[in-house]
Amino acid sequence: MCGIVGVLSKQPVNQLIYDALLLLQHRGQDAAGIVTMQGNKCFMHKARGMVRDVFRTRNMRALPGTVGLGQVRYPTAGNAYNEEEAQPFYVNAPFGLVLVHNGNLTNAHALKDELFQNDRRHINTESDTEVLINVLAHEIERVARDLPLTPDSIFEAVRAVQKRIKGSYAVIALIAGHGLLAFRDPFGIRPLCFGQAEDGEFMVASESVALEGTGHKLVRDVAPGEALFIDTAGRVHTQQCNDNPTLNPCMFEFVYLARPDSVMDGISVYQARLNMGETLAQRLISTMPPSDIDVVIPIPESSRPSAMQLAHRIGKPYREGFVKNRYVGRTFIMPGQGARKKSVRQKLNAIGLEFKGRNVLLVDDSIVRGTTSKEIVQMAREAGARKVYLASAAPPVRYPNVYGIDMPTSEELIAHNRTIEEIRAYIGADALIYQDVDAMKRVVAALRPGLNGFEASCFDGQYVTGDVSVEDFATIQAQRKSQGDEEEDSARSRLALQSRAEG
Ligand SMILES: O=P(O)(O)OC[C@H]1O[C@H](OP(=O)(O)OP(=O)(O)O)[C@H](O)[C@@H]1O
Ligand SMILES: NC(=O)CC[C@H](N)C(=O)O
Ligand SMILES: [Mg+2]
Repeated sequence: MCGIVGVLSKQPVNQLIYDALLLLQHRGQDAAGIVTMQGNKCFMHKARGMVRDVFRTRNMRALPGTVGLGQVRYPTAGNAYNEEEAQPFYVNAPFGLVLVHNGNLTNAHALKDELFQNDRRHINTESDTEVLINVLAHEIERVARDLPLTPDSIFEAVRAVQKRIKGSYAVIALIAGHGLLAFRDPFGIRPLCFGQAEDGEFMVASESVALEGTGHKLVRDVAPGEALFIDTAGRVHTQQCNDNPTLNPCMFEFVYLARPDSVMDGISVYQARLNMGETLAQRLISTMPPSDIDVVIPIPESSRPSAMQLAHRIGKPYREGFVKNRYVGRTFIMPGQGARKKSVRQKLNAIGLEFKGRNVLLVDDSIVRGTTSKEIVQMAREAGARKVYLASAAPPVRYPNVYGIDMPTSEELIAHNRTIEEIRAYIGADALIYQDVDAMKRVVAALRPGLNGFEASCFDGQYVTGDVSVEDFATIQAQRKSQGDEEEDSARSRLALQSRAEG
């Protein structure tokens, strides 16, 4: 998951895109970038780091224009430390294209060869987004050769792109001199919505919170397989570019990735989390007597709504036992296991009096690598808890994800090839209760009649696109593993420098 935004306005858009990126920061912490267009000229600034660090006043001043794009990156291909892979990406032909992408192409490696052999295009990074922009450029070139570029020809190009690329993608692009293009994969795995301000200013973004927080009213989600083109005069053109679109949004967005105040595909993320808490409570009641629990404590941040609802349902007090350092980012999306581990203790601190002599039920939204749970259970014990129980609002994460969440290998997942009892022992909890997969799907689907299902592969091992071959898995895993090792090395040397500076 990354956060993407695109704006077409009559006013300068640099500050607006910056503000929207701040609202999407939770979706990517490793790099940020903005591109604006004035006339046919592009202005771009992108670098590693969080939005606040990447854009200084001088960078903002150098982004003129009334149309633009932005992205915050959480890499799922390539490397967090490679600045060239930060987005947006730019190609100069045809017309001049810039593009931002949330998602992951499962056939990027094959396309890279195909682009070189057949389309005579060179890809210079390990980023699947660079592949994507080149496929789009090639298809626009093909449909518009010797002809003026019309909305219909753009949609024809998107149709062709959708036939070539596999995996998940929410995309926003600018075509110099023509307008803003957005499209979403035919399964609607990654989110994308759009809205307008009162003066007609148009915004497309990953989450509705980016629209609301910048004074735009959500119009609707981009439908799976649909493309949207807003020309420079502000006229909106839309077309379905896929023959078999179905809506299967990523379940992990509702579990963890998205902000709770967003509404995605008609589902309130907050309500989804409350519902997960409700069904987790039912599961808990059937597993252990709630009378053994003195207090329910969330593991901040994302588990709060589920923990609150669970506590309400079992009739136990809900207390804040951990304080979160708001200046440490989300640990799960940090590159490198060393950095993630160190950050849990930097990020969360226990309040002793909520734990002393009590049987506590800690609730997290999910347990992925087990980094957080293992540390937190130990911290609860150190704070004097008598018994430490742990409940996860999501089911065990047992399978790799290839659609935009960076967990490409099963080995890194704590629940892979382990029984619940083995996981409990590893984490060191006195009891461990997991959400049930079907119950979770049922209570979230209940919020959106007509939904085809969810992309929930990390929980159920079913890959909705149905076309990820054994070779694709192997290639993605090998590539991520080698990049992961590089990231681990860089993270380790950063930590070493940091400790040397501290001590
Ligand atoms: O089992 P793990 O590999 O540790 O991953 C799961 C944890 O990571 C996430 O928290 P994170 O700190 O990223 O963000 P949050 O503040 O939104 O909860 C998630 O909410 C879990 O707490
Ligand atoms: N998480 C994402 O959406 C990542 C986008 C793209 N695959 C990248 O690595 O930059
Ligand atoms: Mg968390």
